[in-house]
Amino acid sequence: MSQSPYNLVVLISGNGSNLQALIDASGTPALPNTRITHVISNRKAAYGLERAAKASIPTTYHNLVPFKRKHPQTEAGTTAARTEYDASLAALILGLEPRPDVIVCAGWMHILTPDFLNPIAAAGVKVINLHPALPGEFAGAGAIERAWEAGRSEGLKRTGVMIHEVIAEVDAGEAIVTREVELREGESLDELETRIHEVEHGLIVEGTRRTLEGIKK
Ligand SMILES: Nc1nc2c(c(=O)[nH]1)N[C@@H](CN(C=O)c1ccc(C(=O)N[C@@H](CCC(=O)O)C(=O)O)cc1)CN2
Ligand SMILES: NCC(=O)N[C@@H]1O[C@H](COP(=O)([O-])[O-])[C@@H](O)[C@H]1O
Repeated sequence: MSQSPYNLVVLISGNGSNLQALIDASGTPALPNTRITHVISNRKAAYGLERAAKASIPTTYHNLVPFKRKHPQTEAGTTAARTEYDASLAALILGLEPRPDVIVCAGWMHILTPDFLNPIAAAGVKVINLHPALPGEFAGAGAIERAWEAGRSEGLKRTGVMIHEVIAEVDAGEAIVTREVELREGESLDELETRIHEVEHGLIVEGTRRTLEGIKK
């Protein structure tokens, strides 16, 4: 009897080239017995939503604005809005049928709070993230440019890419797989970004496969 498929939910915010790598790999030996059951973006204009639609994958635009409108534009109000947004995102995902085995952050440019992470963990769903840096380096947004700058100004010889477990502390979760990328003297930022994106597209598939291999269906 064939094993039931692994189900992925992918979170995006932009172009979706890493989502496309997962779409292309799903069901192949690179990512066997796996399907993407839903794609969620926090940005309406994310081209990744079109990529998902072309692949007949259901999509949701999870908009922060309605949550912000319910609260004053103060620090406390912003925190309350993000708390409700994250709890709503968790409820959305846990209400999906089939429920995902793994949530993959593929260029998801929103820091996930415990209001998302806790209910997802309680439901036994893993969350992993693609980050264009090595463990302990350049956490947060803009990692590629910061590594490029460090290559120019500090003589940094290499950066890299990792797939890691998502915890409350940003980009600090246990690494699942890493790949070093050399920094080349005189290379432009665009050229480095192109080389890093090529590494990302392979690593996000490998990191997702390794994560699924650890899950008993
Ligand atoms: N709790 C966690 N949330 C997220 C993680 C994580 O490891 N733990 N990884 C990120 C992805 N990411 C880097 O890999 C990242 C994305 C965005 C930001 C950030 O500063 N976002 C700002 C808003 C930026 C914007 O909207 O343009 C913010 O959320 O305030 C940092 C790191 C996914 N989330
Ligand atoms: N901190 C996370 C982060 O910076 N992720 C970056 O978002 C891009 C998404 O590209 P995509 O939308 O084409 O997949 C990725 O290239 C990755 O470097």
